[in-house]
Amino acid sequence: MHCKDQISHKDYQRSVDWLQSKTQHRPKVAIICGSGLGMLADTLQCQESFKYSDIPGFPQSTVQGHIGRLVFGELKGKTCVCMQGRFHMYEGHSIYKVTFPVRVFKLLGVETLIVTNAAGSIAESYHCGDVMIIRDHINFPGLAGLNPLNGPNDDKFGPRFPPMSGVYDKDLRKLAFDICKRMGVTQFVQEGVYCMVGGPNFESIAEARLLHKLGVDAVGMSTAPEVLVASHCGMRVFGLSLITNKVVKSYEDSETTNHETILEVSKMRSEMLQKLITEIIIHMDINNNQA
Ligand SMILES: O=P(O)(O)O[C@@H]1C[C@H](O)[C@@H](CO)O1
Ligand SMILES: Nc1nc2[nH]cnc2c(=O)[nH]1
Repeated sequence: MHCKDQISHKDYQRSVDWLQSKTQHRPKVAIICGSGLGMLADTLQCQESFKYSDIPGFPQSTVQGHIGRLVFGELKGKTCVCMQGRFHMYEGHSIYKVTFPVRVFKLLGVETLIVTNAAGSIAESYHCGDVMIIRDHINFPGLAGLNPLNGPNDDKFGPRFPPMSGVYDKDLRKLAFDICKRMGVTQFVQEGVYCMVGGPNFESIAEARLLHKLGVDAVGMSTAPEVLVASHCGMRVFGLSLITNKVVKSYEDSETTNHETILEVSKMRSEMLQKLITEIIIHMDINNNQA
Protein backbone atom coordinates (compact mmCIF):
# COMPACT_ATOMS: atom_id res chain seq x y z
CA MET A 1 0.00 0.00 0.00
CA HIS A 2 1.41 3.34 -1.07
CA CYS A 3 0.47 6.93 -0.20
CA LYS A 4 0.00 7.38 -3.95
CA ASP A 5 -3.37 5.69 -3.33
CA GLN A 6 -4.32 8.60 -1.06
CA ILE A 7 -7.52 10.35 -2.07
CA SER A 8 -7.66 14.09 -2.68
CA HIS A 9 -10.19 16.54 -1.25
CA LYS A 10 -11.40 17.07 -4.80
CA ASP A 11 -12.29 13.37 -5.15
CA TYR A 12 -14.33 13.35 -1.93
CA GLN A 13 -16.05 16.56 -3.05
CA ARG A 14 -16.91 15.05 -6.45
CA SER A 15 -18.76 12.25 -4.71
CA VAL A 16 -20.50 14.72 -2.38
CA ASP A 17 -21.56 16.98 -5.27
CA TRP A 18 -22.98 13.99 -7.14
CA LEU A 19 -24.96 12.78 -4.11
CA GLN A 20 -26.24 16.26 -3.27
CA SER A 21 -27.40 16.70 -6.84
CA LYS A 22 -29.41 13.45 -6.59
CA THR A 23 -31.04 13.77 -3.16
CA GLN A 24 -32.54 16.48 -0.99
CA HIS A 25 -31.75 14.51 2.17
CA ARG A 26 -29.09 16.20 4.33
CA PRO A 27 -28.16 13.57 6.93
CA LYS A 28 -26.64 14.27 10.34
CA VAL A 29 -26.21 10.58 11.16
CA ALA A 30 -24.47 7.89 9.13
CA ILE A 31 -24.76 4.17 9.86
CA ILE A 32 -22.32 1.60 8.52
CA CYS A 33 -24.01 -1.79 8.50
CA GLY A 34 -21.87 -4.85 9.16
CA SER A 35 -22.21 -8.36 7.73
CA GLY A 36 -25.87 -9.32 7.50
CA LEU A 37 -26.97 -6.17 9.36
CA GLY A 38 -28.03 -4.06 6.39
CA MET A 39 -31.78 -4.47 6.96
CA LEU A 40 -31.86 -1.33 9.10
CA ALA A 41 -31.65 0.68 5.89
CA ASP A 42 -34.90 -0.91 4.71
CA THR A 43 -36.74 0.75 7.60
CA LEU A 44 -35.80 4.30 6.53
CA GLN A 45 -38.73 6.40 5.36
CA CYS A 46 -38.77 8.57 2.21
CA GLN A 47 -35.89 6.44 0.99
CA GLU A 48 -33.56 7.24 -1.85
CA SER A 49 -30.84 4.73 -2.59
CA PHE A 50 -27.78 4.72 -4.79
CA LYS A 51 -25.75 1.73 -5.90
CA TYR A 52 -22.08 2.09 -5.00
CA SER A 53 -21.27 1.38 -8.64
CA ASP A 54 -23.09 4.60 -9.64
CA ILE A 55 -21.46 6.92 -7.09
CA PRO A 56 -18.25 8.60 -8.30
CA GLY A 57 -15.25 7.34 -6.34
CA PHE A 58 -17.08 4.63 -4.41
CA PRO A 59 -15.53 1.15 -4.41
CA GLN A 60 -17.68 -1.99 -4.82
CA SER A 61 -18.81 -4.40 -2.09
CA THR A 62 -17.80 -7.96 -2.84
CA VAL A 63 -18.74 -9.75 0.41
CA GLN A 64 -21.87 -11.90 0.76
CA GLY A 65 -24.25 -10.09 3.14
CA HIS A 66 -23.11 -6.63 1.99
CA ILE A 67 -25.61 -5.33 -0.56
CA GLY A 68 -23.59 -2.37 -1.86
CA ARG A 69 -25.99 0.57 -1.64
CA LEU A 70 -26.06 3.94 0.07
CA VAL A 71 -29.54 4.58 1.42
CA PHE A 72 -30.75 8.03 2.49
CA GLY A 73 -33.95 8.49 4.46
CA GLU A 74 -35.61 9.33 7.73
CA LEU A 75 -35.73 7.35 10.91
CA LYS A 76 -38.62 8.77 12.96
CA GLY A 77 -38.01 12.19 11.45
CA LYS A 78 -34.21 12.14 11.77
CA THR A 79 -32.34 12.22 8.50
CA CYS A 80 -29.82 9.40 8.12
CA VAL A 81 -27.61 7.80 5.53
CA CYS A 82 -26.99 4.07 5.71
CA MET A 83 -24.23 2.04 4.12
CA GLN A 84 -25.74 -1.31 3.18
CA GLY A 85 -22.38 -2.98 2.98
CA ARG A 86 -18.94 -1.75 3.90
CA PHE A 87 -15.49 -2.18 2.40
CA HIS A 88 -12.79 -4.40 3.88
CA MET A 89 -9.09 -4.41 3.17
CA TYR A 90 -9.14 -8.16 2.55
CA GLU A 91 -11.35 -7.49 -0.51
CA GLY A 92 -8.31 -5.78 -2.01
CA HIS A 93 -9.39 -2.19 -1.34
CA SER A 94 -6.74 0.27 -0.23
CA ILE A 95 -7.18 1.57 3.32
CA TYR A 96 -8.05 4.97 1.80
CA LYS A 97 -10.90 3.41 -0.19
CA VAL A 98 -12.13 1.52 2.88
CA THR A 99 -12.60 4.84 4.68
CA PHE A 100 -13.62 6.91 1.63
CA PRO A 101 -17.34 7.02 2.57
CA VAL A 102 -16.60 8.45 6.03
CA ARG A 103 -15.04 11.62 4.64
CA VAL A 104 -17.85 11.86 2.11
CA PHE A 105 -20.28 11.72 5.06
CA LYS A 106 -18.33 14.46 6.82
CA LEU A 107 -18.60 16.72 3.78
CA LEU A 108 -22.31 15.88 3.53
CA GLY A 109 -22.74 17.34 7.04
CA VAL A 110 -22.85 14.11 9.07
CA GLU A 111 -21.94 14.64 12.73
CA THR A 112 -22.43 11.19 14.23
CA LEU A 113 -21.20 7.87 12.86
CA ILE A 114 -22.76 4.60 14.02
CA VAL A 115 -20.78 1.50 13.11
CA THR A 116 -21.91 -2.10 13.38
CA ASN A 117 -20.07 -5.31 12.69
CA ALA A 118 -20.20 -9.06 13.09
CA ALA A 119 -17.49 -10.28 15.45
CA GLY A 120 -16.22 -13.43 17.13
CA SER A 121 -16.08 -13.53 20.92
CA ILE A 122 -12.78 -13.83 22.71
CA ALA A 123 -14.19 -13.05 26.17
CA GLU A 124 -15.19 -16.26 28.01
CA SER A 125 -18.41 -14.77 29.34
CA TYR A 126 -19.82 -13.79 25.92
CA HIS A 127 -22.35 -15.88 24.02
CA CYS A 128 -23.40 -16.16 20.41
CA GLY A 129 -26.10 -13.57 19.76
CA ASP A 130 -24.79 -11.12 22.38
CA VAL A 131 -24.55 -7.48 21.41
CA MET A 132 -21.38 -5.68 22.48
CA ILE A 133 -21.35 -1.92 22.88
CA ILE A 134 -17.83 -1.02 21.76
CA ARG A 135 -15.96 0.80 24.53
CA ASP A 136 -12.60 0.89 22.77
CA HIS A 137 -10.68 -0.85 20.03
CA ILE A 138 -7.30 -2.37 19.24
CA ASN A 139 -6.41 -1.60 15.65
CA PHE A 140 -3.87 -4.24 14.67
CA PRO A 141 -3.36 -3.05 11.08
CA GLY A 142 -3.01 0.50 12.45
CA LEU A 143 -0.43 -0.55 15.03
CA ALA A 144 1.51 -2.19 12.20
CA GLY A 145 1.50 1.04 10.16
CA LEU A 146 -1.49 0.40 7.89
CA ASN A 147 -3.34 3.61 8.66
CA PRO A 148 -5.84 5.64 6.60
CA LEU A 149 -4.15 8.82 7.87
CA ASN A 150 -0.79 7.85 6.36
CA GLY A 151 0.59 10.39 3.91
CA PRO A 152 0.37 14.17 3.89
CA ASN A 153 -2.26 15.28 6.41
CA ASP A 154 -5.34 17.04 5.06
CA ASP A 155 -5.74 19.78 7.70
CA LYS A 156 -9.24 20.52 6.41
CA PHE A 157 -10.31 17.21 7.95
CA GLY A 158 -8.28 17.13 11.16
CA PRO A 159 -4.90 17.28 12.90
CA ARG A 160 -1.72 15.42 11.97
CA PHE A 161 -1.57 13.59 15.32
CA PRO A 162 -5.12 12.89 16.50
CA PRO A 163 -5.78 11.39 19.95
CA MET A 164 -7.52 8.00 20.06
CA SER A 165 -8.61 7.93 23.70
CA GLY A 166 -12.31 8.23 24.41
CA VAL A 167 -13.25 7.84 20.74
CA TYR A 168 -16.42 5.81 21.40
CA ASP A 169 -18.71 8.47 22.83
CA LYS A 170 -19.42 7.92 26.52
CA ASP A 171 -22.87 9.54 26.48
CA LEU A 172 -24.02 7.47 23.52
CA ARG A 173 -22.75 4.31 25.22
CA LYS A 174 -24.74 5.17 28.33
CA LEU A 175 -27.80 6.04 26.26
CA ALA A 176 -27.54 2.67 24.48
CA PHE A 177 -27.33 0.79 27.75
CA ASP A 178 -30.32 2.67 29.20
CA ILE A 179 -32.32 1.84 26.07
CA CYS A 180 -31.34 -1.84 26.39
CA LYS A 181 -32.64 -1.75 29.98
CA ARG A 182 -35.95 -0.31 28.77
CA MET A 183 -36.11 -2.93 26.02
CA GLY A 184 -35.47 -5.65 28.62
CA VAL A 185 -32.51 -7.11 26.74
CA THR A 186 -29.59 -6.42 29.08
CA GLN A 187 -29.05 -10.15 29.63
CA PHE A 188 -27.33 -10.32 26.27
CA VAL A 189 -25.75 -6.87 26.14
CA GLN A 190 -22.06 -6.47 26.88
CA GLU A 191 -19.60 -3.59 26.72
CA GLY A 192 -16.05 -4.33 25.63
CA VAL A 193 -12.98 -4.01 23.44
CA TYR A 194 -13.18 -4.79 19.72
CA CYS A 195 -10.02 -5.83 17.94
CA MET A 196 -9.56 -5.43 14.22
CA VAL A 197 -7.41 -7.96 12.39
CA GLY A 198 -6.75 -8.01 8.66
CA GLY A 199 -8.61 -11.23 7.74
CA PRO A 200 -9.93 -12.84 5.61
CA ASN A 201 -8.92 -15.92 7.58
CA PHE A 202 -10.36 -16.52 11.01
CA GLU A 203 -7.98 -16.82 13.96
CA SER A 204 -5.64 -19.69 14.69
CA ILE A 205 -5.87 -20.99 18.25
CA ALA A 206 -2.55 -19.40 19.18
CA GLU A 207 -3.74 -16.05 17.76
CA ALA A 208 -7.02 -16.32 19.67
CA ARG A 209 -5.09 -16.96 22.90
CA LEU A 210 -2.86 -13.97 22.20
CA LEU A 211 -5.89 -11.70 21.70
CA HIS A 212 -7.35 -13.01 24.96
CA LYS A 213 -4.15 -12.12 26.81
CA LEU A 214 -4.24 -8.64 25.26
CA GLY A 215 -7.67 -7.90 26.75
CA VAL A 216 -9.70 -8.25 23.57
CA ASP A 217 -13.38 -9.13 24.01
CA ALA A 218 -14.42 -9.47 20.35
CA VAL A 219 -12.52 -9.76 17.09
CA GLY A 220 -13.48 -8.79 13.55
CA MET A 221 -12.11 -7.56 10.24
CA SER A 222 -13.39 -4.01 10.00
CA THR A 223 -14.54 -0.87 11.83
CA ALA A 224 -11.29 0.52 13.27
CA PRO A 225 -10.23 2.39 10.08
CA GLU A 226 -13.66 4.00 9.63
CA VAL A 227 -13.79 4.99 13.30
CA LEU A 228 -10.28 6.42 13.13
CA VAL A 229 -11.12 8.61 10.14
CA ALA A 230 -14.44 9.71 11.67
CA SER A 231 -12.78 10.67 14.92
CA HIS A 232 -9.97 12.49 13.07
CA CYS A 233 -12.54 14.75 11.40
CA GLY A 234 -14.41 15.41 14.62
CA MET A 235 -17.39 13.08 14.33
CA ARG A 236 -19.06 11.52 17.32
CA VAL A 237 -18.78 7.73 17.15
CA PHE A 238 -20.90 4.88 18.48
CA GLY A 239 -20.27 1.21 17.71
CA LEU A 240 -21.95 -2.17 18.18
CA SER A 241 -20.57 -5.65 17.57
CA LEU A 242 -22.92 -8.55 17.13
CA ILE A 243 -21.27 -11.67 18.53
CA THR A 244 -21.87 -14.21 15.79
CA ASN A 245 -19.51 -16.96 16.93
CA LYS A 246 -17.17 -17.99 19.70
CA VAL A 247 -13.54 -17.93 18.65
CA VAL A 248 -11.95 -21.31 19.33
CA LYS A 249 -9.21 -21.07 21.95
CA SER A 250 -8.71 -24.73 22.82
CA TYR A 251 -6.89 -27.46 20.88
CA GLU A 252 -9.54 -29.88 22.23
CA ASP A 253 -12.34 -27.97 20.49
CA SER A 254 -13.17 -29.21 16.99
CA GLU A 255 -15.56 -26.34 16.09
CA THR A 256 -14.69 -24.03 13.22
CA THR A 257 -16.00 -20.61 12.21
CA ASN A 258 -17.64 -19.87 8.88
CA HIS A 259 -19.25 -16.87 7.20
CA GLU A 260 -22.62 -18.65 6.65
CA THR A 261 -23.13 -19.11 10.43
CA ILE A 262 -22.17 -15.48 10.92
CA LEU A 263 -24.90 -14.40 8.50
CA GLU A 264 -27.46 -16.69 10.18
CA VAL A 265 -26.79 -15.25 13.65
CA SER A 266 -26.89 -11.71 12.22
CA LYS A 267 -30.35 -12.47 10.84
CA MET A 268 -31.51 -13.77 14.20
CA ARG A 269 -30.62 -10.54 15.98
CA SER A 270 -31.28 -8.07 13.18
CA GLU A 271 -34.66 -6.96 14.50
CA MET A 272 -33.37 -6.24 17.98
CA LEU A 273 -30.38 -4.35 16.57
CA GLN A 274 -32.61 -2.31 14.29
CA LYS A 275 -34.81 -1.38 17.24
CA LEU A 276 -31.82 -0.49 19.41
CA ILE A 277 -30.20 1.71 16.76
CA THR A 278 -33.53 3.37 15.94
CA GLU A 279 -34.10 4.19 19.62
CA ILE A 280 -30.56 5.56 19.98
CA ILE A 281 -31.08 7.83 16.98
CA ILE A 282 -34.48 8.97 18.26
CA HIS A 283 -33.06 9.86 21.66
CA MET A 284 -29.75 11.39 20.74
CA ASP A 285 -29.22 15.10 20.23
CA ILE A 286 -29.25 15.83 16.53
CA ASN A 287 -29.20 19.22 14.97
CA ASN A 288 -31.46 17.85 12.21
CA ASN A 289 -31.91 19.21 8.72
CA GLN A 290 -29.81 22.32 9.13
CA ALA A 291 -27.16 21.50 6.57
O1 LIG B 1 -18.29 -6.03 7.93
P1 LIG B 1 -18.17 -6.93 9.11
O2 LIG B 1 -17.04 -6.56 10.00
O3 LIG B 1 -19.46 -7.09 9.87
O4 LIG B 1 -17.86 -8.38 8.51
C1 LIG B 1 -17.49 -9.50 9.29
C2 LIG B 1 -16.02 -9.64 9.35
C3 LIG B 1 -15.73 -10.27 8.01
O5 LIG B 1 -15.77 -9.34 6.99
C4 LIG B 1 -16.82 -11.19 7.82
C5 LIG B 1 -16.49 -12.54 8.31
O6 LIG B 1 -17.57 -13.39 8.18
O7 LIG B 1 -17.89 -10.66 8.62
N1 LIG C 1 -11.48 -12.16 12.63
C1 LIG C 1 -12.74 -12.54 12.84
N2 LIG C 1 -13.73 -11.86 12.26
C2 LIG C 1 -14.99 -12.27 12.51
N3 LIG C 1 -16.15 -11.77 12.08
C3 LIG C 1 -17.13 -12.53 12.62
N4 LIG C 1 -16.61 -13.50 13.38
C4 LIG C 1 -15.27 -13.36 13.33
C5 LIG C 1 -14.19 -14.08 13.93
O1 LIG C 1 -14.35 -15.05 14.66
N5 LIG C 1 -12.94 -13.61 13.65
